[in-house]
Amino acid sequence: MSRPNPVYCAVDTVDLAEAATLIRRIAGGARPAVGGVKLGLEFFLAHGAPGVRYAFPDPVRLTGIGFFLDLKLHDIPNTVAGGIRAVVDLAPTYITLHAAGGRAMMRAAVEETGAQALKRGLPRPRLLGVTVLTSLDDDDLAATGVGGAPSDQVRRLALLARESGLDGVICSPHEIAPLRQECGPGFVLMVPGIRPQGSAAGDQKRVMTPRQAVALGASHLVVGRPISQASDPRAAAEAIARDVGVNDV
Ligand SMILES: O=C(O)c1cc(=O)[nH]c(=O)n1[C@@H]1O[C@H](COP(=O)(O)O)[C@@H](O)[C@H]1O
Repeated sequence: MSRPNPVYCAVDTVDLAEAATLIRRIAGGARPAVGGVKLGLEFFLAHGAPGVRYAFPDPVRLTGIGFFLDLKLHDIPNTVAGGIRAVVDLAPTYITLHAAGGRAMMRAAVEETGAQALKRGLPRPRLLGVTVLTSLDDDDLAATGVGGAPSDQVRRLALLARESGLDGVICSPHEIAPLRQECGPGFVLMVPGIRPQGSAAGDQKRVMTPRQAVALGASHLVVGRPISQASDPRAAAEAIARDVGVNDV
């Protein structure tokens, strides 16, 4: 039996045509090779909402593909609520904000997301807290003034995010198992730092293979360069999906 495709491909480029082509190749057609697409800072700062509508048009979205708008919001509560208000019309499945922004900021985001979605008759986007970036190791984190292991800080921020009403968090593969146990089965664990066997880690420091991450309890995987930089992105995405038990790609 197949399972829902947990793979979200990170489309990290400022090239509008390149983004549109990649999305069409991996997410278009009767059998998309990914469960969703992630557009983030690079793309959104360059092209904004019109760029999203162009690169990720309705015919692709209507196949049921998820849309992860990764803006990593981090500001005072009123400003973050304003940011949410500005993007709800794009009907993202997921929006990110930094859990380090604190309880009041996260609660303001939750309230605004619910209110705006209701007002516009759209499904409520789910909010995910960024914990400790997967590019940081112990020394990097210590240099920001946070002592202890990254896993302790991830746990602290994940619990704060859950208590503030967020739907889940972004965490490295190494924190999946304890968070799954502590936060329960319904909490979204969106996991970047994923590298299929043999692919380069690049700037990621806490990595794991797709199969290991899913076995530990990741609900979704964020995979960028191993798909986008592959000579055949669709084949690369399909291989990852099959490796984690998705048969119908
Ligand atoms: O929020 C994210 O998606 C994210 C959080 C994090 O801690 N680490 C991380 O790599 N990401 C994103 O995940 C993607 C990883 O891309 P690759 O390293 O190319 O697979 C990038 O778009 C990052 O912005």
